[in-house]
Formats: sequence, structure tokens, C-alpha cells
Amino acid sequence: MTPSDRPRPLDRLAATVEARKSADSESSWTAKLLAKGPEKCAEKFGEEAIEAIIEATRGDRDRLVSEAADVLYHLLVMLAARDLTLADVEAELERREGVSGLAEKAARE
Ligand SMILES: N=c1c2ncn([C@@H]3O[C@H](COP(=O)(O)OP(=O)(O)OP(=O)(O)O)[C@@H](O)[C@H]3O)c2ncn1[C@@H]1O[C@H](COP(=O)(O)O)[C@@H](O)[C@H]1O
Repeated sequence: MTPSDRPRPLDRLAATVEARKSADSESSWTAKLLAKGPEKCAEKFGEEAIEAIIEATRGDRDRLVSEAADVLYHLLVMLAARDLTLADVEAELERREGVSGLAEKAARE
């Protein structure tokens, strides 16, 4: 496998999170969080999002990168808790490609 064939980090993380749905809670933080249910996963995502907002407001770039990584991880866990995947979100992003946000908003009004 050449470096360019290797799945990107977000795809690798998504595959790991998916695999943790059937893993032992004793050996995996992700499995432990998933076992607490979708509401707890959503709560953790919210906490991490707020931490990212705080760092974005403060302007500390390194801490924002770290919090953004937490947000992406907890987003994947929250999706997995509802049997959704990164591929589902990417399909929605693809559907939106080429549609201006302004045009989309105007169509809703
Ligand atoms: N990216 C992450 C990641 N980001 C954050 N976390 C964990 O998420 C937790 C959130 O931190 P908190 O301080 O909010 O947790 P806490 O206060 O202990 O929890 P609560 O008491 O609030 O419930 C920490 O324990 C972090 O280690 C992560 N855990 C796992 N991953 C990835 O998931 C992979 C699989 O991990 P396991 O499922 O543990 O094997 C890892 O290899 C990583 O790639």
C-alpha cells in the first residue's frame, strides 16, 4: 500500500469507532461511551464542542486544534450511537456540493 492509498486519519478513526460498537467496554473508552447510550454520547459531543468554541474565541491555535480533534472523535461516536457513519454525512455533503448556502437559504424562505 503506498502512502497515497492509505486511508486518511478521519477515515481510520471512523473505522475504529465503528469496530468499537462490538468491543468490550473494559478495553475501550469508545466502547464504554457507546454502552452509555446515544444521549450520553450526544452530551459528550456538546461538552467538546463548547470547549472548542472557548478555544476559538481565545485564539489559541494549538488548543483549538486539540479541541477540534476531540469534537471530530465525539461526532463520530455520537453518529455511531445512532447507527450512522461518516459515509452518511459525506453523502449529505456531496449532495450539497455546488449549492450556494445563500441559494439554499433563499429556497427555504
Ligand atoms: N480520538 C480519541 C479520543 N479523543 C478523546 N478521547 C477520550 O475521551 C475522553 C473525554 O475526556 P473527558 O475528560 O471528557 O472524559 P472524562 O472526564 O474522563 O469522562 P466523563 O467522566 O466526563 O464521562 C478521554 O478519556 C479521552 O481519552 C478519545 N478516545 C479515543 N480516541 C480515538 O479512538 C481510538 C480508540 O480508542 P479506544 O476505544 O479507547 O480503544 C483511539 O485510538 C483514538 O484514535
